[in-house]
Amino acid sequence: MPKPTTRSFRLGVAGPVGTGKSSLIAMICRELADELRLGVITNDIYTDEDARLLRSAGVLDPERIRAVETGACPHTAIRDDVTPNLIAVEDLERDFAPLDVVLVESGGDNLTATFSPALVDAQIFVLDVAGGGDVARKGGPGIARADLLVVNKTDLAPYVGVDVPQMVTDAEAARGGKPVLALSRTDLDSVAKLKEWVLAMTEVVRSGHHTPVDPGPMAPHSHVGDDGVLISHTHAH
Ligand SMILES: Nc1nc2c(ncn2[C@@H]2O[C@H](COP(=O)(O)OP(=O)(O)OP(=O)(O)O)[C@@H](O)[C@H]2O)c(=O)[nH]1
Repeated sequence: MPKPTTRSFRLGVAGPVGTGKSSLIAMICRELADELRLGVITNDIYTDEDARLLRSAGVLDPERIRAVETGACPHTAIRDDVTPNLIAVEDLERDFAPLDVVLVESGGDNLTATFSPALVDAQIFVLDVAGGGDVARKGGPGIARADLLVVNKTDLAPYVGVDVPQMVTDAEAARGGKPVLALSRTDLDSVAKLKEWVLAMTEVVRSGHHTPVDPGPMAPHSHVGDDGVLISHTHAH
C-alpha cells in the first residue's frame, strides 16, 4: 500500500546568481537536520550542479536532495509552470514521509524573480554585499515582499566598501516591517538567527496561521532562447 503523504512546509530560496542560495540551504540543513525532517529541490537551467554541490556538502542524506533541470529561465519553473517542481516536491514528500520542510532553491536569476505561492508557502530572497550596497534600494518584488530578506556575506563588506547597517536600513525601508537578516557563515549569531526564523516559520505554517503571499509578478522582459528565437515574457505571469 502507498505510504500516506504529509504535506511539508515548502520554503523557497531565490535571488541573483551567486549570492549564496546553495550555501544558505546547506547551512539550514546543517543547523536543523537533527530537529526537522528535511528535503531539498534544486533548480538549474541545464545541470544538476547545485544538487551535486549540496550532496557533496554531506549535510543531508543525498537521496533527499533532488534536481529539476528547468531548461529555461529559472523564473519560468518557479512562477509560470511550477508543475515539474510541484511533482518533485510531492515525490520527495511521498518517498520520505513525513517531511517537515522541503527547501526549493531557484536557479540564480535577477531581482524580479520570485516563487509562485502555488509552489511554496514562504520564501527567502538572498542578496549579498558583493552585489553593492545600493541593491537593497533598487526594490523589486523579492526585496520588498519575500517573507525574509537575507543580506549575505557580510564578512566581505570591508573588502567591497559596503556599509552593512546602512544596507539593512535601506532594505527595511523597502519592506514595511518584514524581516531583514544580515548573514555570514562566519558570524555564528547571524546563523543562529536564521535557524530561529526557519523554526518559527515552520511552527506558523504548521499551525495553519500562515497565508502564502505572492511577492508579485516578473517585470515584462525578452531574451534569446537556445534556438536563437526571441522569447518575450510581456504579460504579468
Ligand atoms: N565570504 C563568504 N562567501 C560566501 C558566503 N556564503 C556563500 N559564499 C560563497 O559565495 C559563492 C556562491 O555561493 P553559492 O551558495 O554557490 O551561491 P548560489 O546563489 O547558490 O549560486 P547560483 O546557484 O550559481 O546562483 C561560493 O563561492 C560560496 O562559498 C559567506 O557567508 N561569506
